[in-house]
Amino acid sequence: MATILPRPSRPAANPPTGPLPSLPVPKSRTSTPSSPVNRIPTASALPSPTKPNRAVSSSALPTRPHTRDSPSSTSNVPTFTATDPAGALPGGKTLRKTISIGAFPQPPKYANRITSHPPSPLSASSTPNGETLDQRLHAKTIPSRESSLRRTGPRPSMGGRSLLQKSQLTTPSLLNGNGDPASVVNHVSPPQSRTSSPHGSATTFEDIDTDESRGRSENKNNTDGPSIHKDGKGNVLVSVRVRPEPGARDGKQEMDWEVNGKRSLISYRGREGGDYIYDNVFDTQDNNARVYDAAAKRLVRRVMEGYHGTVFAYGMTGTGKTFSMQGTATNPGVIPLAITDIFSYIRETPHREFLLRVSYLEIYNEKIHDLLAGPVAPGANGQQDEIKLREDSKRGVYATPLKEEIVQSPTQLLRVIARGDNARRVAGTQFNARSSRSHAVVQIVVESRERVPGGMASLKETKRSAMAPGGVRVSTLSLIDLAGSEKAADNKERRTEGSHINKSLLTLGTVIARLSTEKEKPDKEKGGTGPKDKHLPYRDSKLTRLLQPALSGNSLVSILCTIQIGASGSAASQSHTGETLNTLKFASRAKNNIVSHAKKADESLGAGGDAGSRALLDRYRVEIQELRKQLEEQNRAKEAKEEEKEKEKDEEEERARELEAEQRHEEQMLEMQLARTALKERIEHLNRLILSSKSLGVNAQRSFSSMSMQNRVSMVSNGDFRPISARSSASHATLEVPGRNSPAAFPPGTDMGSEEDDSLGENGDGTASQAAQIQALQADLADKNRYIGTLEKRLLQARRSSHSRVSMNLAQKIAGGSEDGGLVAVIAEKDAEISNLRAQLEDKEKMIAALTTARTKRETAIEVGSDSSQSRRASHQRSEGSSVSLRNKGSPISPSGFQSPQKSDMGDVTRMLDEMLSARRNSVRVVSESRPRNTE
Ligand SMILES: Nc1ncnc2c1ncn2[C@@H]1O[C@H](COP(=O)(O)OP(=O)(O)OP(=O)(O)O)[C@@H](O)[C@H]1O
Repeated sequence: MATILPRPSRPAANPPTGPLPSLPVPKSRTSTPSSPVNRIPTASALPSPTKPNRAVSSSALPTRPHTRDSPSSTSNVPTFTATDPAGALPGGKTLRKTISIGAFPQPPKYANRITSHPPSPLSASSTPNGETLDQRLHAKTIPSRESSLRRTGPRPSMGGRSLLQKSQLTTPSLLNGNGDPASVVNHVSPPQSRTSSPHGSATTFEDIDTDESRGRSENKNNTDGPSIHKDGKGNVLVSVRVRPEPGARDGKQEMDWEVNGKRSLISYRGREGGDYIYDNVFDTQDNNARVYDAAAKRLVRRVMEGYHGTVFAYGMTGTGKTFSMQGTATNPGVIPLAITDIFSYIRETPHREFLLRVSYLEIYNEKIHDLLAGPVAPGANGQQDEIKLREDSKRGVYATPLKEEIVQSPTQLLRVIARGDNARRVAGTQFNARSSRSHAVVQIVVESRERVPGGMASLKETKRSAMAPGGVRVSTLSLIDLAGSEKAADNKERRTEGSHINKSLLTLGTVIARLSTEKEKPDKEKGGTGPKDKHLPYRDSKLTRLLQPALSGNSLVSILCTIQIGASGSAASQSHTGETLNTLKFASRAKNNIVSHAKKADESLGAGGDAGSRALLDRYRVEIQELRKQLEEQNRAKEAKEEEKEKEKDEEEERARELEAEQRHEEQMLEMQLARTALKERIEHLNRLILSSKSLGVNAQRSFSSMSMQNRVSMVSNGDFRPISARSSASHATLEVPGRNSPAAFPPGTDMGSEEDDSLGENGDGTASQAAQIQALQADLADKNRYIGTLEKRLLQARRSSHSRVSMNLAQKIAGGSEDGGLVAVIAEKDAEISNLRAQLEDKEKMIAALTTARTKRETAIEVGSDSSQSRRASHQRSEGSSVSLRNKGSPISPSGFQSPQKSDMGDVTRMLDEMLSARRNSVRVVSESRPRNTE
C-alpha cells in the first residue's frame, strides 16, 4: 500500500543533477484485476438527471469516475487508480497539488457571438465541395454516447448504472453545435467547471487535491456526473481514443474489451486486465470534432488567454494519431479545429490585439528538422543548418534556428501547416501504409496585448508609451503528433527509425513514470533537498527535452492516446493487445504523474530582456513607431526640400525677372541715350539755327545797313522807301556759309561780319551771297537728311529691340499709366519731330526753289543791267558832269530797269524766308518746351 505524499511543484527549467533513480515502479497505482467490481462506479455515482448543466457544458469534460480507492490492479498493469485505497492521510493532509483541466478558467461567455460575429475567415478553407470548415463541423452529427461500445450485458460492477440521456451526453461546442444559436447560447460551460480560476487567472494551489478529496470527488462524481470536475483534480487531461477496427462490424469488438465513452472507461478482462478510466474515452464512433471539443478546445482557449498549452497524440503506429491531429478534409482534426478556435477567439476579443507566429519541426532519427524551411538551397551541402535545442529562463526549451512564420488568417496558418505536413517523413510500415516516421511539433506562439484606446494616434513617441497600457503576453500552443511505437521492422531503414522512435517514446514514458516516483518520494528520502535532487532524463531524447516545459508543469497538457482493439482471436488483436495495454498504462501514468502548475504568462513590458525580445508584438510596435517617426522625418525633410526648391525656383524667377528688368532698363537707357543724343544734336543744331537767326538780327541790321544803302539809293532815286525786314533778308543758312568780306560793298569803317560779306556776296551785289546761301541750305538740307536718317535708324532699332515687350505691355502700361508710358511719349515725340523735320525739309526745299528762282531772275536782271549800263556809259560820256555829281553825293542811282526786278525778287525771297523762319521758330519753341530740361 503506497501513500502519495505531498510533492512540491517542480520548477520549469531545473534539470536534475542528482543520481539517476531507478525506474519507477508505480506500486501505488497497481490495480487488482481480480476485483474490478470495486473499481466500477456504484449506481450512486451516476449522474443525477436533475443536473441539466452537465449535459450542456461545452467543457463537459466527460465523466471521470475516479476509482482510485478501488482495489488496485496488478503491478504489471497500472491503472488510473493512483491513490492509496486507504484514502487520504489522517487529518485530511494535503497529499499533492494538482490542477484539473476541468478547473481551467472557462472561456468567456459569448452568448451572442454566433449570431453577432461575421462568418469565420476559415470559410476560405472550404472543402472541395464548397463546405466551410465550420459547416463541416456543424453538419457532422456527433454520435451519441449510447452508441458506445458495450460488448455484453451489464457487468456486475456496472450494476444498475443507466446510460445518460443523449441530450445530456452530447458535448456541445460553440464550433460544432447543432447550428441553433439558441442552443449554442445555452451550451455554455457550467460555472462549476471553473471553480479554481473563474476569471482565467493562473491556476492556484487552492486546487489541492487529496486522496480524501478525490474520494469525495468520486462520490460527487457518482452523483453529479460530469460535475466531478468541480472538485475532481487532475493534473493533466488524458483521453483515449479507440480506432475502429477495419472491417469489424459495429459492436462486434473484442470480447475482452469494454469501451464506455460515457463513463470514460476502458476495461480489459484478459490477462493483466483491469479498468481504465480517463478524462475522456472516445469510441470508434466519435469523430474528430468531438475529440477536439472534449480534449483540446478549452486548452486552446486558455492558450489564447496566456497559458502555455501542449496537446500530443501518443499511441502505437497506425492507431490514428495523425488522423486525430490532422484529420481529413471532411473530418478536420485537432490542429485545424484549434486554428479555427484561435481566430474565433481573436474575433471575439476586440479589446486585445494579437500576433501569431507558427513553426513546424520534426524529430527524425533524433535530429530536428525545420519543416517550414523549404527546399535546401543549392550549395548548402544538401543539409539544413543543424537545429539545436536551447533553454533559457523565460522561454524554457526551444529549438533554434527555426523558421517562424507570422500568420494572419486561418487559411494562411493551415497552408503553412499543410506545407510542413508535406515535408514530413512518412513511409509504409507493416501497420500503416503512410506511417509517420518522425515526431512532428507544430508550435503556435500567441502574443497579445491590450489595445491602445484611441488607436495608434494616441501613442506618444517614447517606447514606453508604445507599450502602454499593458505588456505583451506570450503563450505557446504545441500540437504534437508523435511517431508510433512499433515492433522491429524488416526494413533496415524502418528499423533504424523505429529504434529512434521507440527510444524516444521510452524516454518519454520513463520521464513520466519518474515524475511519479519523484512525486512520491518524501523529501527526507531524497536527501531533503527537494526537487533539486531528482533526475529526470529529459535530455535522453530530443522529444523529452522539447516536452520538458510541458511535462515539468509549465504548461497545460492534454494527452490523446490512441489504441486499436482487434476482434477476438484476430492477428491484430494478438499483436495489438500488448501495445494497447502499454498505451493505456502510459496514459494512466501521465494522468497521475504530470503536475501542472501552469500560470498565465506575465505581461512583459518594454522591449528589454528575453521576454521582451521575444515579443514580436512589442518589437513590431516599436518598429512601427520608429518607422512612423522616420516617415514623418522623411516627410518633413521632403517638405523642406520642396520648400527650398520652391524658394530656389522663386529666386530664379526673381533673378530672371530682375535680369529682364535690367535688360529692359538698359534698353530703355539706350533708347533714352539715343533719344538724348538725338535731341542734343537737334538742340545743338537748332541752337545754331537760333543763334544764326539772332546773329541774323545783328547782321540784318548790318544787312539792313548795307541794303539800306541800296534802299537809300533807291529812295534817293525814286523816293520809295520800303523797309526790309531784317529777318526776311537773311536765311539761317547764311550763317553756315563761310563769310567772304566785300569791303567794297560797304562803306569804309563799317564793322562788317563775315556773314555780312556772305550776305552781300563777292561782288557785293548779292549774287555770290545767294549762291552761297543756296549752297549752305543744300548742305543744311543734307545735314538734316542725315540727321533724319540717323534718327529714323535709331528709332527703328529702339523699336525693334523693345517691340515685343512693348507690344505686350503697351496696353497695360498705357492703361496703368506706368512709367513706361514715357517711352510711348518719346516715340510719339520722335514721330512729331520727324514730321517736323520733314516739314522743315519741305520748307528748305521751297526755300531753295525760291532762292534758285531769285538767282535766276537776278542773273537775268544783271545781264539786262549790263546792257543798260553800256548805253548809260555812252550817255554819261555825253553828260559827264551830272553823273559825277551824283556819284559824289554818294547817292546811288538805280536805273529803274535794273532796280525794279531786283527789288521785287528780293522781296519775294525775303517774304518766303520770313515765313519759314517764323514757322521754324515756332516749331523750335514747341520742341524745346516739350523737351526735358536735363537733356542739356
Ligand atoms: N478514428 C478513426 N476513424 C477512421 N479511420 C481511422 C481512425 N483512426 C485512424 N484511422 C485510419 O487509420 C490509418 C492510420 O491512421 P494514422 O496514420 O492516423 O495512424 P498513426 O497513429 O498516425 O500511425 P503512425 O504512427 O504510423 O503514423 C489511416 O488510414 C486513418 O485514416
